[in-house]
Amino acid sequence: MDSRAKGQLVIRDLHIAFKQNGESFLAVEGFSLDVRPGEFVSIIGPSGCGKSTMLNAVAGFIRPQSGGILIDDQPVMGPGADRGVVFQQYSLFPWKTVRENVEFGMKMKGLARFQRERAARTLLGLAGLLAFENHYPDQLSGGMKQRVGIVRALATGPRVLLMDEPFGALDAQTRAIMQQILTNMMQQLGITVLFITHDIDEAIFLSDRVGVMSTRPGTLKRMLTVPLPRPRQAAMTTSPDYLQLKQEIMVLIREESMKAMDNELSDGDGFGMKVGPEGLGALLGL
Ligand SMILES: Nc1ncnc2c1ncn2[C@@H]1O[C@H](COP(=O)(O)OP(=O)(O)OP(=O)(O)O)[C@@H](O)[C@H]1O
Repeated sequence: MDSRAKGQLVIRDLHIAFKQNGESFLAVEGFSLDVRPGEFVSIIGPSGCGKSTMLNAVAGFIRPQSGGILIDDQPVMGPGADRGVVFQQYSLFPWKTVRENVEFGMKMKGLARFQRERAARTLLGLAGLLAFENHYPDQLSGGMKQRVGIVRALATGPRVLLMDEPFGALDAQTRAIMQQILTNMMQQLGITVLFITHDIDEAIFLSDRVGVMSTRPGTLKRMLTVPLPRPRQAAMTTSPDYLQLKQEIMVLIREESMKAMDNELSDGDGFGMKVGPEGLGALLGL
């Protein structure tokens, strides 16, 4: 890899519009963010505020109407190997083993077999999956599949890892384990991460900074620094600093969610309906 390639991500004044029912509407408006090389930044915000849209633009899947995205000063013009992407749904090849899945991208890049094998086994080891290298995806739990997905995204050597609710489909215990594994991995690899989540605890536990988005059209409302040392440990989640930050983020998201709800209420025409004094039974003719 280019030794100057550090993984600095700059997003400048992003505007993204979609067409719905023939009309154009803004999903993201004036979103700007600077992520330092090796930094872990989470973005959190009310449902539908444009988090995935913003991430998809950074991934190069969506072209913004205006604004710029730069990775190490190079403008993003489409998808590229400088960014790895992990979504909520696993996208593994079911007919390939775990190691073959991880090696796939490296093979495409023309890496020699011994290099592929060494890199894949090291990364699988970091993710606690080495014992499963010859298993097929359908022999793995959801958490393991997602770990393979993360390792596969890392295996091509991206400068920035983009993660959109990667643990959203997992149960709470598995999720906590995944967070611990991810934070340990990222501490060793020092890669830049932009992480989308709905979960405030997850955002704080993993991140150096947490960005809270406004309601749609989404922009960055506040950026908060996480005052916790690394390596992160579960015991930190009861510290006063942690709880204060959690409270602050909760208030910000609540404010924005209420605004989103107000917008929905004023758009809709059914919310003023009244049920008669006889209640549900009478309404249903029972
Ligand atoms: N391809 C598309 N075409 C039209 N509208 C879209 C498209 N993708 C997203 N939208 C709309 O843009 C807005 C932002 O969607 P987005 O998925 O980015 O929000 P989000 O913050 O990630 O939501 P959630 O937290 O619920 O996942 C929503 O109103 C959504 O319906």
